[in-house]
Amino acid sequence: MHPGAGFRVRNDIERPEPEVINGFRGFETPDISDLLNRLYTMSSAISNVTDPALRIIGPACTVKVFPGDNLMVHKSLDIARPGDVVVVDTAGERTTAVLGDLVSTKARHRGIAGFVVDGLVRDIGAIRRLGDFPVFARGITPIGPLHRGPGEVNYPVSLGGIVVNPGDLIVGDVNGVVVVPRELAPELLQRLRERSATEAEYLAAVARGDFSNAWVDSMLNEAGVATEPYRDPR
Ligand SMILES: O=C([O-])CC(=O)C(=O)O
Ligand SMILES: [Mg+2]
Repeated sequence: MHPGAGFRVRNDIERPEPEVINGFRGFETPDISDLLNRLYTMSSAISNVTDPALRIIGPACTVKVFPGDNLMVHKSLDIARPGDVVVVDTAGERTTAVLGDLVSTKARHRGIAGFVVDGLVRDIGAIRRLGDFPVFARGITPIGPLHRGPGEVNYPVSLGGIVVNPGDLIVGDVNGVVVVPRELAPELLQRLRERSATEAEYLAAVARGDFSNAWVDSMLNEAGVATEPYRDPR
């Protein structure tokens, strides 16, 4: 076998600063997705298959596998640093699980934050019983992987329609998974913080019933639609 494309492993990657990563813990994926102008959000087919209450946040250790193989997923356990999210691109594999409870338990021992898999996983009961280890995937099957390669660790991959570069920040919650390009993370966090104060005021006003939809009429009127203003029917 000739090593090269399809058999490459990179150890050193750049990650966002720890305070930037921690800062994102205060925000949910819809807010992050909004500030990325709705781009950089993975397909909704990839969701939390463990406990939906478990969130996942961390820099991406990227893995590409040959469909149905997971040799490089096993290798990623030696490459990822504590706090990393291992993301696995299976090229749309729909038959074979690429990881299960063994890989998950080993990953948890190494301090890995969890997995995001564009593909299938298995042993889901045992992974759930770990209690605090989030796995996001397209689905579940009992069929297990081979362990031969080829595959790559820490080269660019694609999951759910989104390119993920090693060290990009992955944020997943009950709403889905967003990819924050590493170089945009500090500035995006600053804008999230700036917006959250005004957003909190607005949400509190809405909760009190203190809101108006007059802006909708303005839009409709601009489009030439005649509208009646809202009147409380009570
Ligand atoms: O052993 C594997 O490679 C896949 C698996 O079932 C596990 O991680 O438990
Ligand atoms: Mg297993």
